[in-house]
Amino acid sequence: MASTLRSLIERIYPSARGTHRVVIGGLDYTGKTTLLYLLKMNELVTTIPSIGFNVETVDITTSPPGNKQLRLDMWDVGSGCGGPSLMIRMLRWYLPGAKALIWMVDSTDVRGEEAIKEGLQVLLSDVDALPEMADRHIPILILANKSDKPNATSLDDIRILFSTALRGRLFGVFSTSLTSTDLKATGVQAAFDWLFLALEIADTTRKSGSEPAPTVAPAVAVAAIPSSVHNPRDPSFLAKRLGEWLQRTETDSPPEEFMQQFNAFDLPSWDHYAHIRLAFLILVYHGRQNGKNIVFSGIQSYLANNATSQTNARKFHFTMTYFWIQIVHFGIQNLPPNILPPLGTSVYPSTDDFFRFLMVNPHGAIMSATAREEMVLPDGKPLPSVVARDAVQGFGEK
Ligand SMILES: Nc1nc2c(ncn2[C@@H]2O[C@H](COP(=O)(O)OP(=O)(O)OP(=O)(O)O)[C@@H](O)[C@H]2O)c(=O)[nH]1
Ligand SMILES: [Mg+2]
Repeated sequence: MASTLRSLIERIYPSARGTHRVVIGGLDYTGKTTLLYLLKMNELVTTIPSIGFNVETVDITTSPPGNKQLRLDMWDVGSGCGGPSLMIRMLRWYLPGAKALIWMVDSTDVRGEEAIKEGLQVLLSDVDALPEMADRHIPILILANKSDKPNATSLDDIRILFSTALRGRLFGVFSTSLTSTDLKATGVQAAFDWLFLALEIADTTRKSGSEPAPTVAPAVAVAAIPSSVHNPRDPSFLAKRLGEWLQRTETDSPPEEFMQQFNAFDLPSWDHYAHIRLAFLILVYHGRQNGKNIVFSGIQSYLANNATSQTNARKFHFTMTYFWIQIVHFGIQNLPPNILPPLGTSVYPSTDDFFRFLMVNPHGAIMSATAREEMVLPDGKPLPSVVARDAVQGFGEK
């Protein structure tokens, strides 16, 4: 039944080339139709509860300097006041074939969201299983709407509400207030800047990838610790790791040689330490904007050409690589000025100070509560939040 309806919908409303089909779901009265017509007509329309669906093609321009055009076929799915289970059933018809899901939340009334989370999870794993989704997740943009209201739940609490259910998925949570036609002021612009990036990432991301397996050099003591006692979130584990990395910087090859080994696909090891050092050297040497592209292409070449199976035939994982770049970039940004190497000056820096800073500054910027929150984003919160904060600004320069 669902698939017949779906193909009928697709026949009647085919998406034009270059247009992404996006579904807007969410509980009743959350602002789905208001959002659709704000984007379509740049007006705040008076709505009535939607029965069935509204569909419009909307053009959105991303923020400068990117100014990219995004054309979306947006499906506002109404459940006719039918409640959470009907909304999930409706989405089952519309979501397959969609490039993204926008989930609207009424920030002043999040009780219903608890009830729907499980249904959403099941729905999304069904969507994941579709052949056209074989190697990617659908991006999910959560809009914490009506943030203008005094009793609105905080954005962080809404993020926490969804983070477990959507763990491992490409999702972003943004606060919106559809009370003016200025998209920037409503928060809609930032959210769609993220969506643009997420659609790009979804095109290149593989579901099955994971971070590179540590192939730790024998001299490193961590290899002797049984894996069952590793808890990467445990501060003592992290401190121990950093200590070992710092020791390695003392005996490791100078940066130029390290980079030559990388370019010859023959590093002494291919582990977390090597990744951090690599990202650090490249981001400092080339600056972040060019550096990130060089890290991407360099790692892909390394994986393709490393002859000693050091990489365990791992596939390139765009999102995870982006994550590493962001973490290292965050570390560089927080280096005290007296040890911050000159950026983008085509000089490879020493990594010692970077690791030493991570090591000896446990209560400073990188290990502060804020930083730690940022550092655990990929587990506790989804990666796109990290991407959005920093990368969206510059994506026009890609
Ligand atoms: N204060 C405030 N009101 C909003 C906001 N967004 C939407 N509304 C109002 O919320 C009400 C419901 O908005 P709709 O767009 O009809 O919501 P919907 O999700 O389409 O509702 P259904 O079609 O019934 O599922 C309307 O009165 C809107 O004017 C917002 O950000 N702030
Ligand atoms: Mg509606």
